[in-house]
Amino acid sequence: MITADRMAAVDENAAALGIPRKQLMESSGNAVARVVRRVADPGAAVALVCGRGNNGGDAFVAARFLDDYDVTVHLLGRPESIGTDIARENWATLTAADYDTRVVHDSRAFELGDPDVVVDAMLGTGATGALRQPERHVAAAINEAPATVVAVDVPSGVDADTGEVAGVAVAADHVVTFHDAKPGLDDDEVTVADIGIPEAAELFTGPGDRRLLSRPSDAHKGAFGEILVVGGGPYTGAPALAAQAAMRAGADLVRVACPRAVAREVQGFEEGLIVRPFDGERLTGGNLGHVGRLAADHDAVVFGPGLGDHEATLAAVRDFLDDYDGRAVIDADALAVVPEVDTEATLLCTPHQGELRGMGGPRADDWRDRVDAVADFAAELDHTLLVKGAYDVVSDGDRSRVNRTGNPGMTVGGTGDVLAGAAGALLATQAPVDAGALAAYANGLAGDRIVDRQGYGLLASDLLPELPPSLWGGVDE
Ligand SMILES: NC(=O)C1=CN([C@@H]2O[C@H](COP(=O)(O)OP(=O)(O)OC[C@H]3O[C@@H](n4cnc5c(N)ncnc54)[C@H](O)[C@@H]3O)[C@@H](O)[C@H]2O)[C@H](O)CC1
Ligand SMILES: [K+]
Repeated sequence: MITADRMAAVDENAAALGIPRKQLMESSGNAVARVVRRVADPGAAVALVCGRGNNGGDAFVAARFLDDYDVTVHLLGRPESIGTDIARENWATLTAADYDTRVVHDSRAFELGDPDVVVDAMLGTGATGALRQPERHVAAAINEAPATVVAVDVPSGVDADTGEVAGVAVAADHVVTFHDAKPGLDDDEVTVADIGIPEAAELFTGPGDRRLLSRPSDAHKGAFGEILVVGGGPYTGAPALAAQAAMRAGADLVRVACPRAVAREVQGFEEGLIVRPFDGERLTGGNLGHVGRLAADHDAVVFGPGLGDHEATLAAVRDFLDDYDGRAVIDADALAVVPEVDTEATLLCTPHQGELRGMGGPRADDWRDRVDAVADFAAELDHTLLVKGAYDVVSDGDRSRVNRTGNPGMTVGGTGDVLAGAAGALLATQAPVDAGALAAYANGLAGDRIVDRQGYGLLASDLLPELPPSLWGGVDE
């Protein structure tokens, strides 16, 4: 089952893999024609009722695969109002090749005739809300006709994200849906057609995944999360990098909790950082109360960058997780305590493969085996894992993603802190798997853009200004 939003992301990822949408439309139209062949013999009268989006475009294609049928193509609206290039091109082919095309300017002038089969290609996954005119009137006419109705992708009037019907919907005898089942469809009537989208378009992160991040225009301050980075002690650069990365990944506000002794140094990395120091040289049971109170006021916490592995620090992390029930990214030395705690918190753990084994996790050399092994271990921990490597594997035990952006130049120190900070910001608004996958994608893409431009020798801090374009656009790939 796939929602309309996720389908759009997969579609964009497929395009990035070199499969343009027009090619998918050709496969979709072919699949529609195959279902028509199943329900009626050659020579039967087939009315293709087409909207102005790509759903209509699929039926324009189908017409070319039904030359031995008596085909009529109805376009609801003027040809100039066809909304996409690929649908417009396929319409132009029909008129150039002299198919029986009819342009419906006015719903009252719509005449369905007496077809044996009606193909409902008015609206698909791009529809929002109740059917408007002329689609509403035409849907009623289709429902009254004594024809076999084949719906393309979803019956027009059914919301492809929720499966709900607001008002009128086409009552279909068969639905030919593409790539995967859509919400709200009755299994008995559905043919899921393989339109040649490779599994990679779903499994691997790609530019389509960034669709999750669209910022609503009425966003108010706070809608994208306040993030607390807990780190520093032996190391000061790590929490500063993580905090800056969280800011670059769109967090509204980022605060750093670190030992007072290093607060000035952490602050020195970036004027915009808000530092909330605690007493002592490192995180311990003694200053944990301060951190716990701060954490409760934030949407997500990033735990680990530069904390060190002092016994008292790890004990404090353990105590923190015992009480915490919010969202947290766990990185670096703090990872070791995760398997030992029984916490209500929602954790996104970001180990590299050595740290994963330190957590008692699996070893798998081949990335395909690793996907299964990481999924099993995530299910066992009941947390989400982002296992870093040439192929990053992200899994919550149920959903798994693999990220391939990034390059050997990124083995330099600090890139993991940037990743953890970005993941923390995204964790405030996204499901943990999506936060991990998007952070890995953007962090790696940022590194790829730098290396493309200037070659190796990148610093982790170089990644920071590249995070926004990697997450929100301006990406030339
Ligand atoms: N990989 C894929 O998903 C592929 C899908 N294909 C087909 O494309 C459609 C989705 O196409 P899209 O252009 O995005 O949207 P629609 O055709 O569904 O409709 C857009 C069109 O409709 C207008 N509109 C929106 N809501 C309403 C409404 N309530 N009443 C009336 N009109 C409405 C809107 O203004 C737009 O103009 C998918 O379902 C598949 O069939 C590709 O062919 C191949 C790959
Ligand atoms: K449809």
